[in-house]
Formats: sequence, C-alpha cells, structure tokens
Amino acid sequence: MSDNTIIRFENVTKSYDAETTVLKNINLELERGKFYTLLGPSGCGKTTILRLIAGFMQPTSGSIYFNGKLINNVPANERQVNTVFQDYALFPHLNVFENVAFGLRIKKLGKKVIEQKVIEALKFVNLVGYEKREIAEMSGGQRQRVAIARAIVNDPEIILLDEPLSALDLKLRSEMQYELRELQQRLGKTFIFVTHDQEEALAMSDEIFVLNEGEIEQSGTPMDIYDEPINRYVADFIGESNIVSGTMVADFRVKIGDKEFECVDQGLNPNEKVDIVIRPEDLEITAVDKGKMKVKVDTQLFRGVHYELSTYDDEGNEWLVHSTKKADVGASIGLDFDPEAIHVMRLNETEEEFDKRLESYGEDAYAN
Ligand SMILES: Nc1ncnc2c1ncn2[C@@H]1O[C@H](COP(=O)(O)OP(=O)(O)OP(=O)(O)O)[C@@H](O)[C@H]1O
Repeated sequence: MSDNTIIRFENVTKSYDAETTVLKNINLELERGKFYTLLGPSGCGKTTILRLIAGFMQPTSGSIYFNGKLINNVPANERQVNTVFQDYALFPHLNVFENVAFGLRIKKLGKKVIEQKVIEALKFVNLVGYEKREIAEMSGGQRQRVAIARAIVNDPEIILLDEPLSALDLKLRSEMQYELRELQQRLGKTFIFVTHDQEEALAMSDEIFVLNEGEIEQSGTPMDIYDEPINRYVADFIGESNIVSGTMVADFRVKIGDKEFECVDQGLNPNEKVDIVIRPEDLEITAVDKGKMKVKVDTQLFRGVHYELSTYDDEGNEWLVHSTKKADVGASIGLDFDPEAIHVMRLNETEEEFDKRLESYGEDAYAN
C-alpha cells in the first residue's frame, strides 16, 4: 500500500440476499487526488461499490480502509465522502444557496462561515450570482453544478459521482466531462465516477475499473485498457474492435484461420488457442494484392473524420475498418497492419499474469 492510498478494498463481497452475490472478492486501491471510473453494464455492481465507500451499507465480508483505517462500521455521516447522485437529489423548494448550504446548516455552522463556504463552492462551479435562483429555474447543466457545489462545500476527501451526466443531452454531456475533469484537477480531490459509457470513462479518468457481474475484469489507465484489453469482454466493452479466435504458432507468429501473421507476442505455448484484437483504426486500406489480408467491402459509412467500412474475409470473419480512404462497396481490397496492431489475449489469464507478460515484451511492443 502506498502512502498516497486513500481507499482500499480487501476481499470485499456484498450480497443483498442469500441467493446472489453482487460483489465478489473485490480488491482495489485508490490514491488521493485521482479521477477513477467504475465502468460496466447495468447491474454489474458499480453503485454498490459507491454505497460501500459512502457508508450507506456494510460489506458482507472483507475490509474497507480509508486512509489506512478500517471503516466497515463507520457511519456515513462520519466519513469524509460526499455523493453526487444521478438525479442530483436537489431540494426543489430551496434556492441554489440553500441547497448548497443544507449540510452546513445541519452541522450548525455560523452564518458567516456558511456564506463564505457556499460562495466558495459556487465559485468553483461558476455559479456565483445564481444564489437566489430556484432550482426549477436552472437548466440541466446548472442543476448538475449545484449538486457538485453541494458535494464539495463540506470539503470532503472523496467525491462519489453516480452517473451524474446521464440526464444531460449529448453536447452538454461532453461539456460537463471537461468541466468535471477540470474541477477535479483544481480541487485535487479523489473523484470516483460511475458510468456505463466507455467513451466518458476513456475521456475523463486517470484509471478505469472495468466491472463484469460483480468482479473487476481489468483496471488501468484509459490507454492501457484501450490498447491492451485483457480479454474479449473488455475489448468488446471498450471502443470498437475486431475480435477473432486464433492460434499461437510460435513466438511472434500467430494464425487466424489458415493465415499466419507477425505479432509482438511471445512466451505462449505453440498451438495455444488465443483471442485476437485488431482495432479498426489500425487497419489500412491497400491494393488487393498488397495487403496482409484480402477482404470484400460489405458496407461503407461516412463518419465525418473517417469512413467506417464493414468488410469480410474469405472465412467469414468481419473486419471493421476506420480509414480516411474510401473503397467501393462490393470491391475486394487489401488490408494492411503492423505487427503491433495484433493484440493477443490468452484465454483465462489473470490480470497479474497478463500485466507481467506485457511487461516482458518491453515498452515499445505496442507503441504505434
Ligand atoms: N437494495 C438492493 N436489494 C437487492 N438487490 C439489489 C439492491 N441494490 C442493487 N441490487 C442488485 O445488485 C446488483 C448490482 O446493482 P448495482 O446498482 O450496484 O449495479 P450498477 O452497476 O450500479 O447498475 P446500474 O448501472 O443499473 O445502476 C443488481 O443485480 C441489482 O439488481
């Protein structure tokens, strides 16, 4: 555990009833001042992790530490944690100032202190001048900022955000992504953000935890997770991917169907069955006789910055291609790619084994 660790989960499990375990043996370590994202589909246990950190409930087994101290039984109001809820949970009958001041009034702080703290929090979210506004008169984005001001006014060490952007339209959502990230950096606090939106997670986080049915599949920086997914589930969940089955031939050689390709992977068993990922942007369109792979173009869509082509090889594998070049639907084309574009995933490899294996390849193996 580093000195900078603020939250640690040790073998944490949680069951709401006798039949189902919604969190299975979660181990995680979060550092002070970072932006973390819990990412996964609905029902995978993201909110349950937040509730455990907030102290709204206790783990069924395992230990949760805050700044090195066991907090399993510390009540929510004694934890240095505040939550921004999905629906913001603002009080409609109170104005902006009173919404932000609410917790401070409960703590019975003096009038002057309250005023000073509320204004400071409103400054952080650019809402000075809106103190007297009713919540009903605020836009979705402004309500969101009031909810954040209310969470930071107590000066908590950790701010939990449970899908706080899901009620906003697409444009506002991406504006708020910038704002939240920037706010977190200005405050220097630990943010733990929950989303099922992988783009949001990639854009905002220092570190992402990808969850699947109550377990952490993989954790790492957005780049690590995007470039080096541990398995099909993560590769599929994060970004668009071409995922196919393959076989390791020898070090640096992998087979897809009956074709062999150069790769950067080594140390696997000959004839070992593997899963293979190639990202659509790593495939380059070339003349049919020049590419490493020959495919037929099925559909082509213009996506603004690139064309998105759906293509098929002779064996019926689909290869999605993102390219600035276009091709004719129905045409046979070649696809070219670097050996580093092939990402080999062993079946059933643990995160520890996976990290060790990639480390052994050296820094540059996956640098494109
Ligand atoms: N109070 C509860 N009682 C019983 N089961 C619950 C309770 N809260 C959550 N669950 C169940 O626990 C599992 C995990 O729920 P959780 O809310 O943590 O998931 P989530 O990943 O946050 O999902 P979402 O994105 O839909 O909010 C789900 O199967 C859910 O139905």
